[in-house]
Amino acid sequence: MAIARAVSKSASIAQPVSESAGAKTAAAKPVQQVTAAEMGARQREISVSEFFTKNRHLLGFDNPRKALLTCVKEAVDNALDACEEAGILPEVTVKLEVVSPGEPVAPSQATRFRITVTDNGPGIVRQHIPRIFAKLLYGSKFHRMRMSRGQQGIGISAAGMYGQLTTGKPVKIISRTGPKATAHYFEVQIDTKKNEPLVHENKQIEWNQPQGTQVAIEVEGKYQKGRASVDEWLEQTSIANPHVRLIYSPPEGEVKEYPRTYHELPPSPREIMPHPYGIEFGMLLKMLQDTKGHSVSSFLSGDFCRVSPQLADEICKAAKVSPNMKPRDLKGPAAEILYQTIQNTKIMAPPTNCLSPIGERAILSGLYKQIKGEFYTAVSRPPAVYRGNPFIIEAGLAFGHRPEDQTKPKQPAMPKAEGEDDDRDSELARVIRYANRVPLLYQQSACSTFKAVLSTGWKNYGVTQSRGALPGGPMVIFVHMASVWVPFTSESKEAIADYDEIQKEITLALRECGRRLGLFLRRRERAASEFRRRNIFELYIEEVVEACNRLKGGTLAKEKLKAQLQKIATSRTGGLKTDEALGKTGAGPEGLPHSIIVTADGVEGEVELATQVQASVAPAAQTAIAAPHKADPAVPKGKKGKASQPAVVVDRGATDKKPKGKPAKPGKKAAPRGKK
Ligand SMILES: Nc1ncnc2c1ncn2[C@@H]1O[C@H](COP(=O)(O)OP(=O)(O)OP(=O)(O)O)[C@@H](O)[C@H]1O
Repeated sequence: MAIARAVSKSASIAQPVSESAGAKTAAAKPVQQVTAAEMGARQREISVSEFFTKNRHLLGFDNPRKALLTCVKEAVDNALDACEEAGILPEVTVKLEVVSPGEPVAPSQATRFRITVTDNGPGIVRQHIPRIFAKLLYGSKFHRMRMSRGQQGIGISAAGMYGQLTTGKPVKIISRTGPKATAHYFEVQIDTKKNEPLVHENKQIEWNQPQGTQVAIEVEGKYQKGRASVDEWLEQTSIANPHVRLIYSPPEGEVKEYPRTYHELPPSPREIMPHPYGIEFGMLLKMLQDTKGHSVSSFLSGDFCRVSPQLADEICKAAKVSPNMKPRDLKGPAAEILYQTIQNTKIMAPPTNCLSPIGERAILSGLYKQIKGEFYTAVSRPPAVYRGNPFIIEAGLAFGHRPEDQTKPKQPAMPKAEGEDDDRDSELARVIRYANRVPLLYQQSACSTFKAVLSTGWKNYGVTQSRGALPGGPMVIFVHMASVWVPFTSESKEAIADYDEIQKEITLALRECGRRLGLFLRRRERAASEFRRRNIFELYIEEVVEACNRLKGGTLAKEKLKAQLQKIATSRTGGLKTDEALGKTGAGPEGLPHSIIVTADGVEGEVELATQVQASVAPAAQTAIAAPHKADPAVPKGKKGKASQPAVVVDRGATDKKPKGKPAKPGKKAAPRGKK
């Protein structure tokens, strides 16, 4: 009975559909039922390549302009990682060429490009080449805890897959592992159904490079300069990687060279074990199953960093677990108690040698070279941990306009990246974001760094800010996260996820930058008004001296009185502090040491830093930034007090020729930029 009712109900539902289709015979047919067995027969495995072919936007290939950048980025990141790991100072060439089978087309109109990236790295062992370039999720970095640009094992093969999808062309690779080894040439494509490589060509060739790797990918793309372009990405890469020599051959115009300005590799980050803090329970269970340790105690001390055998025994005792128990036998509630005990035990912070931060001094000089401003500062936070992963946050700030730029007409606006605000962009601060020295140019508003900038109360530091908006004014805010594992919001590695620990560290770094900016602005404002007052006094001193002289019948020591009155005027208008705040003494303002002051006569203060920056700006790369990657010799290790805070101040209009305070060393005075 119930079945009959159900059938008649389904028929009545089917009726209007078939009627609207105009097929009366179809109305009589029962709705086709699919059985579980039939549904079961349709189930099949989806290979990772098939998945990402359909979802290529997840890997950063959602539009042709961005796809071009993603391909360059993946190849350059790999080149830099490989060189650094092998202890070689990187020399990377990036070539972008228009591919047009018929008539030549202008780069701005072209839709197809060949990207060729060549490095002087260690090369790749022949057997691994097909899988590195034509198998998703194959790489050397995923399973280790060590800071590197790449981490997922998907980047370069995804770029190759995008090329294959849009142009049908294979990835072409040349690799040589040393001067005595032969160079190998490969052409590979992905069998997307199996996520396995298809080798079309594999031969030995003559190659004029003693060692290294060259990758060439043909892709559908769009070349446009400006924000979020390949050009901007390479420029920003050179800020954070001053040890790299980067040669860029764009599809039009001259070859650009971003010279190496620091001739030592950044300290090589060490591989470490995970830190026990923040590790998830499920992860602990998996580690207990996979460990090579024979006892719980040796598992704890061997598979985690900062857990000594003694501490491991203490944890076991507190969790009431036998230290000699086999790790695989530890399950259920006992494992849960062990987990809680670990989280409640005081364990030393993770070592920092697994990280290679850029450093305050390098950030400072990078900003100074790239951005023409008045005030620069940089902060490196001490290491912290999220989910067992150590990380360091660094922030920097460049504020204001150069005195010489204030009268110049405005430059035409740069082309905008997707989703970028057109109208208000020029009035608001600009945020430049990095993860493990790689510039992040997309998905700004999804990024933890950007959210932290928005939630910082910039008004407290004398900068305008509307509710929920970026601070106003000519300001560039720099944020870098260095970590053994950067938690990106997606596989395209464009934005950092919003972990509380990370947000907190970014906010603290930004607040310190803001505090210093506020100090600078307040002092400058006060000093400027005192200076105006002093000028008014000085205007009348001459008159007063003459009047007094007349009263005394011309017998007065005029010069003496004039000097005395000038002394009074100076002391009543802030004295030396006014001069310092306006950058007229040659020393940085108090509380903001390590300063650079640009006057009409040259650069004073942190002359050494400014001179290095100026010397490194090759004519062909005026806009490139490279900074000495060196620990600040003036910053004692671990001491981040007021005296060690690096800041650069550029005076708006100081013309003092004889600095009264700490003078710049003779012969070290550098001409201001743009005056050379
Ligand atoms: N130019 C190169 N020189 C030496 N090894 C390379 C080079 N390019 C790639 N590799 C090797 O190939 C592996 C896979 O690279 P791929 O870009 O796919 O992933 P990844 O860099 O490990 O991580 P991600 O997906 O985050 O970029 C790397 O881990 C590295 O070992």
